[in-house]
Amino acid sequence: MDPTRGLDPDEARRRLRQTGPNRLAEPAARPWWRLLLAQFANPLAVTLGAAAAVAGVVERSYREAIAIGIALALNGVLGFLQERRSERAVAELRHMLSPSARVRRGGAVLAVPAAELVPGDVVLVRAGDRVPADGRVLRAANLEVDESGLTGETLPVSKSAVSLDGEAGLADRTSMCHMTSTVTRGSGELLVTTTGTRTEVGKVADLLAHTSTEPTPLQRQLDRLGLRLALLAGVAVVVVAAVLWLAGGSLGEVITVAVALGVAAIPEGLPAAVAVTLTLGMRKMARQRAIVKRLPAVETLGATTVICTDKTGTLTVNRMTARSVWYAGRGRTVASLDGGLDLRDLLVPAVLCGDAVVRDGAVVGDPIEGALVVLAAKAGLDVASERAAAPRIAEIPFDPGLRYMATFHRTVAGTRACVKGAADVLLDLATRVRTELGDVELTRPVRTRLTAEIDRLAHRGERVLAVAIGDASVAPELPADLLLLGLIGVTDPPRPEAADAIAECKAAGIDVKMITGDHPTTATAVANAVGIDGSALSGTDIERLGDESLTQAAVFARVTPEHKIRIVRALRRSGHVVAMTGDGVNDAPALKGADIGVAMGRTGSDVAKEAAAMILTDDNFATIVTAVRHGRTIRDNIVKFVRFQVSTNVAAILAMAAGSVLLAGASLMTPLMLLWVNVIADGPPALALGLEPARPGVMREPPQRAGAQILTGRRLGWITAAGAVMAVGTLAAFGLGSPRGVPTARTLAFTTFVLFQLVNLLNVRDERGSAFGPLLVRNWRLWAAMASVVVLQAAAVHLPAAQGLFGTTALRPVDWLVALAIASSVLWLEELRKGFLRITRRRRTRPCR
Ligand SMILES: Nc1ncnc2c1ncn2[C@@H]1O[C@H](COP(=O)(O)OP(=O)(O)OP(=O)(O)O)[C@@H](O)[C@H]1O
Repeated sequence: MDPTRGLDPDEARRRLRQTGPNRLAEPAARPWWRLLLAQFANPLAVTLGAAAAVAGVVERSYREAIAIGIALALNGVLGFLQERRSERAVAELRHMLSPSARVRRGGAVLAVPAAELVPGDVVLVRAGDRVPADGRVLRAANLEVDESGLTGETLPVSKSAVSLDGEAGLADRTSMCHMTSTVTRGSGELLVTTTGTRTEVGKVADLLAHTSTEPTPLQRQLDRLGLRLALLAGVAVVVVAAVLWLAGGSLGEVITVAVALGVAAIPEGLPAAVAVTLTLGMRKMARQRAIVKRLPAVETLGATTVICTDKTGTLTVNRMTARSVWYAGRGRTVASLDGGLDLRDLLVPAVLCGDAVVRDGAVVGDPIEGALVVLAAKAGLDVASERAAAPRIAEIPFDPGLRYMATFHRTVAGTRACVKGAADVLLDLATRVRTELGDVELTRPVRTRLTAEIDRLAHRGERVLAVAIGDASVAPELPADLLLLGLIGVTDPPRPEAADAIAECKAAGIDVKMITGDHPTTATAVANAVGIDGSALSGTDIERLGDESLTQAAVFARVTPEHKIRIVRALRRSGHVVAMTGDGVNDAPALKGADIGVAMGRTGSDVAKEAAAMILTDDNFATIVTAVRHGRTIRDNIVKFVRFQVSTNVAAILAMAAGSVLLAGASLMTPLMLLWVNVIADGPPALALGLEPARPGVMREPPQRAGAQILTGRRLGWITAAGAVMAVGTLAAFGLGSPRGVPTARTLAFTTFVLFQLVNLLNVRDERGSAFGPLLVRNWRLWAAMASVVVLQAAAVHLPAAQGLFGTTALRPVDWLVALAIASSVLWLEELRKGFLRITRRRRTRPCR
């Protein structure tokens, strides 16, 4: 095989069939039947099973036993379907995260999924890449690799194409690169030797087979809450059972009522509903181009108080265009170029020092270099033939730490170095400059003049590059005598959506800080253009200033990865929840140090993507804001169904406990009615609540504290109050129906309770705003869930078969109206409370004169 052409695509396909995909062993997916069985291994299912057994064996009430069995099965199947949905969502995410590799096949460089690599492929790697398979180094330019995961060696190891004789230990194989190590510097080409489970890491068993399934802080909170409610329910169960027993109920009766009450009073569906809401939320975010890698990050996102963002490509479109040129003492705009070749001496070195090409009108390669190639073509240069005429023999690749790059070319006169980079950096490195008077020493006055010129362009938001040349005696070493040829100002317009997204953050109480490697003046101009106020601190300021000044500044320029870590630490120490973006090889520590590390999906390195908690597939700042909105909405929705479920649970406990005392042992509702309330009447609406759209005010409120309690004392108070109203109403309905006998009274109480739940659903959608706000008509799922519950309830009341089962009797239309009227009380009372809250709030926030 010719390494400059790589494998033939057909041959690669044939080998792939032979060797199998280049993947490490994944944890085997659970078969569906085990997932289904798992639904029945929980306290609810066991209790229901016990209840069915008691009903069937002790009571000999087979119909009841079958009905409980059906409830049990329904609950299990619903859980199974939900969990399958979230498993699929997670699998979909994993698929989106699967890495790709650049490989030479049939003479062209292609990006293919890393899983499709085969032995014999030629893979191109560069700084920031993860090595996709084991391979022998064919070519290396300053190639250094971090193999710590494999060998424990923490320092990067230099790699070269020289092969060692004999068998070397893993750590000494300097001509081999291994799967999962990362390239920390330089670039190179590898000839793949082994793939998948046959690689060195593949042999170290399932090193990577872990995906975190740790419960999120919210889930832990809800677990604790569930435990407390269960204790409360336990007490209620004991009270009700004791009263029934004393009133002469049979053992079987007492047990079934106790079990049904236990089921109705414990919010056992809550943790599952939270998990489903979080994973489905994750999928929705992924579809909107924000891939969240870990579940807890969804919650943290909602609590974000400051977003630190890159500039290039995130706030700007990353489409660079050369706008101004300063050459031989003369500044001009690109628009005024006349096509003459008087810029040839500046532009030839500028394009020699770069690899971007223009193909079919589009730039392939680095956008800055693309801008230079386009400019050169506009000025009449034939870039390809210029590059062919001066072959490159060595290079110093661009490094954000150096802020320049250099290439070395063989010419008739010897070795010529072409350098391009940040203007202020090259101004420091250069010794001479080309002016209208020819090439002169860079004396102090000349420097001042150039600095003023750089500033003038930077003020307009242009990124100022300088081009320099020199004669190199040793390549690749920067010559001591560098001649600065001229300056080129490049613009990169802000993304059209950036300003709106920043305004949204401001309204939501989230600070936005811009952190860039660019020049302070350029950074300030671009920041101000998108609505981030203030002027830039530079890298040296960051080193000098204390935490307080750092947390207050909004724009940081000439920042190194170390500065990013410093900024993240200062912000976190002052109590902020920090989202930080990054794309480079050295950004990983800052990304890990932030609460939410955000990596760029398009331009980001594998290393950054691995360290991040979230990946933006469109590299767009606005997507971070969308993700924050989702994070807040998800938390909001979780609060909604916690309020919904817990008020139902409290109502059930209060109504049944009070009922058993008031009715001297007669039960307010039959066990099956309670099961119905719990399994049928509140399952679908609770799920629909989890999928509610964002509340209109959700981005106009300050961020929630991370880890803030969902059930604060005040909220619990209102939930209990709503529960009490529901309990009293249900008892009243029973009282109204009782002259017509116990079955009618029970049916009326049962129906009222179910309607109470539906009405309360409207209450919990907005904690402060009226239920009749703009949200009312949104979320058809909720209305569909409510409608289906009403239809099912009518069936439970009116169908003869159901009547036999539940002990219901047919209600008159007016009974339904009475039930609805009673049930609506919880809505009017909540509306009153919210109205009152709004008035006092407005009074409190009215400005004093
Ligand atoms: N390909 C390149 N060749 C030479 N110099 C470059 C190149 N790309 C960028 N520079 C210079 O290096 C400086 C820093 O670039 P760098 O890529 O680190 O900034 P950046 O990270 O793109 O900015 P941001 O942090 O906003 O994304 C730029 O201001 C520019 O002057």
